[in-house]
Amino acid sequence: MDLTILPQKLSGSVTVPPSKSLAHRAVICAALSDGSCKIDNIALSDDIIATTEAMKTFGATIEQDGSTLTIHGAGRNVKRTGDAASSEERVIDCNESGSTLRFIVPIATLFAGVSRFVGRGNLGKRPLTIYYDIFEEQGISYQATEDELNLTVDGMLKPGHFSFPGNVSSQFITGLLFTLPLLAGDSVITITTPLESVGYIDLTLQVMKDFGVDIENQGNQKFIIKGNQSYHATDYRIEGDYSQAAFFLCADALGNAVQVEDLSKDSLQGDRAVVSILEAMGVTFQQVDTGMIGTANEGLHGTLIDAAQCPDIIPVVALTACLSEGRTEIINAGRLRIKECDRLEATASQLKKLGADIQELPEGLLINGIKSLKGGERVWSFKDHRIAMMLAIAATVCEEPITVTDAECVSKSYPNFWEDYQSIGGKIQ
Ligand SMILES: O=C(O)C1=C[C@@H](OP(=O)(O)O)[C@@H](O)[C@H](O)C1
Ligand SMILES: C=C(OP(=O)(O)O)C(=O)O
Repeated sequence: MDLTILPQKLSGSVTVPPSKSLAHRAVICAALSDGSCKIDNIALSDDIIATTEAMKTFGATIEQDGSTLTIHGAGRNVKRTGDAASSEERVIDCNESGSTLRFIVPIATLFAGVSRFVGRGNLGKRPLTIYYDIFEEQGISYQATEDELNLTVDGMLKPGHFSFPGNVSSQFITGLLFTLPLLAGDSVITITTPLESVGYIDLTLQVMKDFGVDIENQGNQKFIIKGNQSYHATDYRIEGDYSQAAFFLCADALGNAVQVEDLSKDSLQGDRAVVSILEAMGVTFQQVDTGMIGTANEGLHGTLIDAAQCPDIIPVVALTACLSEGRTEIINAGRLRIKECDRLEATASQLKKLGADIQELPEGLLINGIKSLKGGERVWSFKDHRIAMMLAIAATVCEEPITVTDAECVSKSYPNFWEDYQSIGGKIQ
């Protein structure tokens, strides 16, 4: 789908969708419990559908009533020890969701049978070697193909000592944290280099605790995990998503007038960093009930931005920097190259097309602010939801209309994005 977007300012209020990261976690914990849980404020984006469908293959049942899911967990089917051998094969379609894949690969070893993971887009190219190394060490058999995801895993994870670097993806740690407490013995995870995306580990531990599973976190370097624990059925409401709020908070900073609703002040979401980044660029925020609105009276100015803990908000923060006076350097952003696309290349190449002064670095971006973007071009989302949404916000600060190609990819995380965009005055031809 190609969308031509006119250079029109946005004005109004947007309630952001529920946090995708928290939704994955709550669905997984509920589906691993032994009872019934109501998960409220769910949005069935492509990624969350991948996770709900995956958890059904283990025996969880899930009923939907509007934005509430009732999940009857499959905890009774979990094998804590011994042999889970069975010739039965389940197919888990992760679509393009890295979270679904990395969270559920270890979980699958808790259930009898062989698990085959398939997916699309860039998913087959995103790293999994941390798991392959563990499988080899533990004698778990697996088969993987290159490029296109087609991974079979046959065997049970055993408790023990796991050790790997903290800068490939925090999603491996989350996957193991979900799984290890259910095994019959205790485990330890040691992270051998500084942990990036710490906020996502905080979210994992928070949701697990809400479902009655405790882990000791020793300074994000060591995780001490008692075995023989169980997920307790509980009801859970998913809070609003800061990574999606980032698009509208940045839009607001760029001269649109958008109030963003359903943002928890005490959220552990790492992408809440968008607020402090924009403050450092000259925005003052005002809290209005559950919402937030910003003003940048003195104009925006460039700054140094560390992407290590908040990779997902970088494309739209980079756009904001393109229109902020002076120089911005985005550092520690190497991991953006192994997301749905190479987000450093996509951000730099498409914003450059629109007239920005932006340069790609091996692990970051270098930006010199200019007054406005020319636009008048066809730009490509790279089939990546966060690039498509960033370009939609860019259209509001362009002089000429732009056409965004492959714009439907927003459904990965925010199926109603284009409706919400138009509801606050975005003009799509
Ligand atoms: O755990 C999560 O929910 C996520 C972790 C992050 O990945 P990395 O840890 O690979 O950076 C983030 O980019 C992704 O969108 C969601
Ligand atoms: C990278 C993302 O998700 P995932 O890793 O789950 O595919 C994202 O939502 O930007």
